[in-house]
Amino acid sequence: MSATTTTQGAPAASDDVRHVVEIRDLAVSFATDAGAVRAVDGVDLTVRPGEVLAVVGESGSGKTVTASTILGLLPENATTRGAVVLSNKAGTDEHDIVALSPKQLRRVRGTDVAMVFQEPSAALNPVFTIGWQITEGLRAHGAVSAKEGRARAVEILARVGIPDPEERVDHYPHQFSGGQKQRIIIAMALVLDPGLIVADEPTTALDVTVQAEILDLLRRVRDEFGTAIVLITHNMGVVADLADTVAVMYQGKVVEQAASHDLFTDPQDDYTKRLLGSVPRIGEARERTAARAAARPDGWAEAPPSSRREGSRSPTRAGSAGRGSRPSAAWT
Ligand SMILES: Nc1ncnc2c1ncn2[C@@H]1O[C@H](COP(=O)(O)OP(=O)(O)OP(=O)(O)O)[C@@H](O)[C@H]1O
Repeated sequence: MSATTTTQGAPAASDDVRHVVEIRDLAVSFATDAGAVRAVDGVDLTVRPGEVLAVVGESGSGKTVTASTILGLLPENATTRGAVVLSNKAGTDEHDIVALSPKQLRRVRGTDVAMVFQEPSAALNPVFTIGWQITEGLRAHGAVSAKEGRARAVEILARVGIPDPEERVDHYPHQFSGGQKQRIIIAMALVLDPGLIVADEPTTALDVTVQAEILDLLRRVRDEFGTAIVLITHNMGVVADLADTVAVMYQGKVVEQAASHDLFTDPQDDYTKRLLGSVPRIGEARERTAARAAARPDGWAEAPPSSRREGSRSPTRAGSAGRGSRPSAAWT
């Protein structure tokens, strides 16, 4: 596997470009009973203000561990090397997360960087109103009166698309749908106006239609709040939809970081090519089926594997073939 490839158009690490986060030669290993597990191995990554960086790669490649490092959320059995330099939104202050004490980390979390988790129900406390939970960050980071906190919670709920926020602010998590809960989690992340949000598979637990709404909301967060987003995902459709740049991880390393368009049209690294090659495309499925049908005298083609039922041998008519297969990550 080659070293990190930075395709033309991708942000290159340089002193004259401001970054909300700059990860330099990050290595993370875990002490386990079976020995040391090297999860991240010499990662360099940069995110500019207002940029959406998608981190992709197979399971276990180190995406979540890298993201957790940005928030200083690694467990006690972790050993870290390298630097994770996080700037505040104004660009007037920066910290190396790896070198901060737990107390300093608590101060940076929320104000400079916040997290959106995969499972919104697990991230909300069922016994507190959502207004209370949204203003928790405000209370932890400075003196705001109850009245100011409530007003801020109502405002932020309206901005993330919760209807009747004046009334809903006093409701409990179980009174909201899954998609609304994820909006509330995003409101919690935004309440202190951080420069960076780390979102780990933020739409995976949601219905497909709701996923699209949450992606729209994240796009608005970037555009209206100017917040940069590190988005961890397995879904290349989400990447194509939202990401400005993409980092591809493989066995604890970033093998390629490129502008999203460049990565899809001209991937440089072999693993990236294999990853993109595994994504089904509607057009390609139709072309393959049509080619198979053309090769047969009776004009029938076998259904593509994704639409073939276990044990079914019935052929699919050329032209309608592929309609039954719904590639979840069709990005063309
Ligand atoms: N607390 C831990 N102790 C030991 N090993 C760990 C710990 N956390 C993560 N790992 C290991 O680190 C490696 C990277 O894990 P990580 O969760 O970052 O992968 P990932 O790319 O996010 O995978 P997925 O897409 O499945 O979430 C894996 O081998 C994992 O088993």
